[in-house]
Amino acid sequence: MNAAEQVGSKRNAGYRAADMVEDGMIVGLGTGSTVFFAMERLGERIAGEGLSIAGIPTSYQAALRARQYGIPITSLDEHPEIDIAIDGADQVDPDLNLIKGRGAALLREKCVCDATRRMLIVVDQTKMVDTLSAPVPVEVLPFASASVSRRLTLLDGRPVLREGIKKDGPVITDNGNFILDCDFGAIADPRHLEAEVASIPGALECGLFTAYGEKIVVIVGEEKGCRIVSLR
Ligand SMILES: O=C[C@H](O)[C@H](O)[C@H](O)COP(=O)(O)O
Repeated sequence: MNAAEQVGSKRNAGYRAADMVEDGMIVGLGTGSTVFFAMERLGERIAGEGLSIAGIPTSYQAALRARQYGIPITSLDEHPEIDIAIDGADQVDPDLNLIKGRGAALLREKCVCDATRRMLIVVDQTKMVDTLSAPVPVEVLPFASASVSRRLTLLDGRPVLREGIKKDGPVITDNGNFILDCDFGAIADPRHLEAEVASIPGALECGLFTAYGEKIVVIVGEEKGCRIVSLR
């Protein structure tokens, strides 16, 4: 798939997800290039049809984009239960386990994923894999980055501190933390690995999402249209 085809696929996925949003819904707004197309379409629907929704952004980036598209913003404080969320992913396996966090928004994204009744994951076909194997982003308390790194190594991971672009030194997340990108190779048991990482003090969250398959609907954008994947 060339770059233009990939953009077209992402747009198809994002637009389909936005068209599944209904009037009056509280909508979790994920982070990343694919969700942007969903937000663009939501903006069109708000302006064109008078769609009435409120979004909960998972990052500064999502909040800025929501403002750009005229999507009213609310918060998880006001709506601890969310109707629907739209988010991207870096990899999706056949059990709908995910790796997320290329944009370093995984901590808030997992909070929103946990709080939502229905989770729409928008991807292009390159993200669909048989076995998760991308490096797993782990958001870490800066105080504990060396000790978390050591513990990840004991789990046979190879953690690398994520460096900023147009900034010297590490990426600082929207929550003021660091990201360790941890390569575990092919992940045989993602649920077990997620639990192992979660048990490390100072590892605040990791980009493995393995507990939400039942509420996830994956919208796989293709050059012409979309394919829907769910466990139900
Ligand atoms: O932190 C970032 C998110 O998990 C993204 O949703 C994920 O990395 C996919 O991003 P994109 O749609 O740009 O590939």
